[in-house]
Parts: sequence; structure tokens; C-alpha cells
Amino acid sequence: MEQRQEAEKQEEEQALAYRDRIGFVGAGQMGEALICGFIRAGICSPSQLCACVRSEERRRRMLELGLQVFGDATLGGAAELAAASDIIFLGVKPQYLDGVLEALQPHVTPNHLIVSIAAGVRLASLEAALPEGSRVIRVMPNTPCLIGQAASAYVLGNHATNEDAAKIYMLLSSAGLAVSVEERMMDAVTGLSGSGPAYVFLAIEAMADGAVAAGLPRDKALALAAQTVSGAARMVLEGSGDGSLTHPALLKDRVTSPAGTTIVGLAELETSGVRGALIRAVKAAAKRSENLG
Ligand SMILES: NC(=O)C1=CN([C@@H]2O[C@H](COP(=O)(O)OP(=O)(O)OC[C@H]3O[C@@H](n4cnc5c(N)ncnc54)[C@H](O)[C@@H]3O)[C@@H](O)[C@H]2O)C=CC1
Ligand SMILES: O=C(O)[C@@H]1CCC=N1
Repeated sequence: MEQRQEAEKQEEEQALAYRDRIGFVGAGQMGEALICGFIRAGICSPSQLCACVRSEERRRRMLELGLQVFGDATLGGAAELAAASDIIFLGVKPQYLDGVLEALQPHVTPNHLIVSIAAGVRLASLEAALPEGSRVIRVMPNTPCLIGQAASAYVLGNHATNEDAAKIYMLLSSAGLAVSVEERMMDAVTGLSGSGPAYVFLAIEAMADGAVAAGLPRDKALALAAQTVSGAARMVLEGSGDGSLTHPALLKDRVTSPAGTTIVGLAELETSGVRGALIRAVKAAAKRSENLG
């Protein structure tokens, strides 16, 4: 009985998300990753999506994906997008957000849910730039959303409702992991999972370089490096098989034979300060996010 109620609740929530029309002000790297993630997950169809774009290249790409396209948000596009959307994602760089909010503000109604993905920009500034009582959610997604593997965090603004929370969770979790956090944690999230794909890409590239130096062809080195990172990550996420995280130190120890190859590699990483470098990278990016706000 409980299971049936849960399934009915889930269907009801899904139906809510399915009906929404979603507009993207700015559809660049992250906007496109969200759009493709949602379409791929089947949470909405391209006909429910629209975007404001500034460049011809972006216009062509959005049309190719099947979206309705409007022009620059600050040159009339915002009004058209607001009329065609229930949920509005703000997908421009933080430095363009003020102009976009100014253009959007007169067209935001109580029926709109505004979702900002801008790094560092606080809910208080977003709410202050929008009509009193606006429903706002701040999200930090990441680019693996493109292939349904996002790590996203979200926090509700003062006027966002439980229904809004269910909607954003439905949308984000359709394309990966979604967790709710307190706003004071958003800078840390940005430094970790927002920017993190870039650290991992760098690590994959460097590991492949090492293998090339040791004699492996580039294509095989890259494929093995990427699959190693992916497989190791899945073991942390799924290794215990019961949904709980497995501590990476435990998994590391299982790879490391006495007087074997791995301990020699690990010792090099420790001598080079890789552990400290990663900690400092996440902290520096979190600090930058704090300063952007
Ligand atoms: N790239 C990433 O991995 C992530 C980015 N973010 C956030 O997402 C936001 C966008 O970042 P990216 O997608 O990387 O930037 P981007 O530069 O690739 O995309 C922004 C898009 O907005 C468009 N744009 C700017 N002003 C516009 C206007 N007035 N009307 C219509 N379109 C306009 C630009 O032409 C561009 O296509 C930023 O606030 C960033 O902090 C958040 C998480 C991850
Ligand atoms: O580099 C940036 O500022 C954006 C936010 C998180 C990832 N990319």
C-alpha cells in the first residue's frame, strides 16, 4: 500500500514537471547540457523548451535540438521567453546577470519559477532584482548533465514552495544526482562539483600522457584512463551495493599490493603534493565563487 502511494506520488510529481514549459536565458555550455540532459531523460520534450540566444551559432544549435528560439534577452527576448515559459533558467555568465534580470523583471509573474545556475550569485540578490514574492531557486549543476551524469545541488529561495522543490528535484535528478543544501554551502559545491569535471578532465589527460610516455598509443591510453576514473568513481558510489558510499581509502588499499606497482605510484603522488593540490583547488574555486557573489 505504502509502495503504491509512493509510486502514485512519483507519477503525480512527474506529471507536474512534464507539463511545465521551460525557458533558458542563455544556452551556452551549461544551458545546453541541461537542455540535452532533460531531453535525453525524457522529462520533457523539445516542444516544451525555449531559449533566448545572442549568437547565430547558438540559434542554429537550439533550432537543431527542436527548441523555440528568441533573441537577446536584453533586446526584447526576455518578454517573449517569459510569455512562453513556466520555469525560467538563468544560464548567462554572472557578469551578464544584472542586465538579464533587469530585462526579465517586468515580465515575471507569480506563475513563474526562476532558477539561477550562476556561480556565486546569492538568492538575496536574485530576489532583490525580481518582483516582490518571486519564486526563486539557486542551482549548481555540472556539465556531465549532458549525458545524464550531473552532480547538482539546489537551494530554495524565500518564496519557493514545496511543489517547486519537487519540480526542481524531478528535473535535476532525471539527469543525475541532485541534493538539496543550505545556501552557505553553495560556494563549496561550486568549487567541488561545479568546477570539478575540469579537474577530472585534467587528471585523465595527465594519466593518459603518463601512459603514452610509458609506450601506450594515445587512443588506448585515453580510453583506459577515462574508464579507470569512471570505474573507480562508480565503486565509491556503488561499491557497497546498498546505496551507501564506500570510503575511497578502503578501495585504494585493495589495489595496493605490498612492494607492488601501485604503492610506488601513490608515493610519487604524495611526494608531488597531489592530495594537497586538490584540496587547495576546491578551496580556491569555492573562494572565487564567494567573491563572485
Ligand atoms: N560551464 C559550467 O560547467 C558551469 C556553469 N555554470 C554557470 O552557468 C552560467 C553559464 O555558464 P556557461 O554555460 O559556461 O557560459 P557560456 O558563455 O557558455 O553560456 C552563456 C550563454 O549566454 C548567452 N547570453 C549572454 N547574454 C545573453 C542575453 N542577454 N540574451 C541571450 N543570451 C545571452 C551567451 O551568448 C552564451 O551563449 C554561468 O553563470 C556559470 O556560472 C554553473 C555550473 C557549471
Ligand atoms: O568556471 C566557472 O565559473 C563555472 C562555474 C562552475 C563551473 N564553471
